[in-house]
This record gives sequence, C-alpha cells and structure tokens, in this order.
Amino acid sequence: MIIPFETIINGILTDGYGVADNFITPDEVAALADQLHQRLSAGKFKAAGTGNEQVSVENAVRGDEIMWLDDATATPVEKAFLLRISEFVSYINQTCYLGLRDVEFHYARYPTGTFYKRHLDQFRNDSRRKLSVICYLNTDWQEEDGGQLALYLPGAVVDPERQIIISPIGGRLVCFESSLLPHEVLPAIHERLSITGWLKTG
Ligand SMILES: O=C(O)CCC(=O)C(=O)O
Ligand SMILES: [Fe+2]
Repeated sequence: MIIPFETIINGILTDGYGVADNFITPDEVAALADQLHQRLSAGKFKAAGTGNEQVSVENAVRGDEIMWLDDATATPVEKAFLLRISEFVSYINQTCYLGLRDVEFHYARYPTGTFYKRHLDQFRNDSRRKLSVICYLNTDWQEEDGGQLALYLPGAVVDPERQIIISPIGGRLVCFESSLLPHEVLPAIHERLSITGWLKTG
C-alpha cells in the first residue's frame, strides 16, 4: 500500500498534484458504488452547497448530491475505505510533517448533465482543509462519459496557466493542496460517483 501513497506525495511535491491508480481495488470500487446507491435509495443524499451560503441549491455552480461519511454509522466497506485514508494520513505525517489531525469525507454523485464550476476548496468556513482528496467509484468509465476533473496549474512569469485533465476512473485517487489549485468538474454525460474529502490540520 505504500506505493500509491508515495506516488501521490511525489506528485504533489513535484507537480502540485498527485494521482495514483488502484488506491482501492476494483472489488472495493464496486462495493462502495453499490453502498452509495443503497444510501441514495434510502434518501440519505442532499444537494451540495457551495460553502458560504447555507445549503441553498447552487445548481449554477455545482449539481452534485452528497452524503457525509461518519465512523459511527459506516458499514464495513466504508470503514475499510476510511482506514486506508488514515494509513495515508499517517504516511503523510511521517514523510511531510504537515501536522494532519482530522479528516472529513463525503460520497458525491453527479447526475447526468451536472458539473462543478471552477473553484478552490479552502472554503471561507474552514481554513483547516490542507489537502483535497478524491477517489473515483466509476467502474468501466469511458471518455464519452465526461465528468473529467480539470486542474489549473499556475503558470510562471511568461507561461500561461496550464489545464490538466484527469479521467474519473474507478480506484483512482487524486490529491492536491486545497488552498492552491483551482479546479472544476466538467459536465458528466453519465452518472459520476466518487468519495471526496479533506485532510485537515488541528
Ligand atoms: O470530483 C472531483 O473530481 C472534484 C470534486 C470537487 O472539486 C469538490 O467536491 O470540491
Ligand atoms: Fe473541489
């Protein structure tokens, strides 16, 4: 398990973002996607807000629905995911001294036609968000399914900003500094599933 952790950290240190495939196994992707749909059918999802206004449904900015994960009510497959994240946090704290103390994660479901416009994750209401983490739960994702993540890397003096496009392939994990990288979710042509979260300082 150390290899994807190392890949992600090296990516953040050298490029400003890290990506690793197979952060979770195809079986775990399928089990989490299934669990997400069960939670959805049970009415546990809510339209996501944008952080400063209270959860008014901001369809013009983002169209996803979310459900926060919580240790107390997590099922075994959700617990296994959160455990993998806590191993990742321990690894980061041993190698990068970021002083991460807390995590928060939610499922996200983008129905067909939805997106999340360009934004930064360090919301006005939580400056403790240090690293943003997204793990995709889309089995058999195809290019025509849309919903790619676009990251905007700052340019140097003469270079323009660079756009990096990341496909939301099941099992893939993306991580970047919450306050630094503007990003957006391009329109999903097919339902798009993920678990998104933040690694936070104390
Ligand atoms: O799902 C993604 O690729 C990014 C989601 C995102 O930017 C967010 O929830 O803040
Ligand atoms: Fe974001």
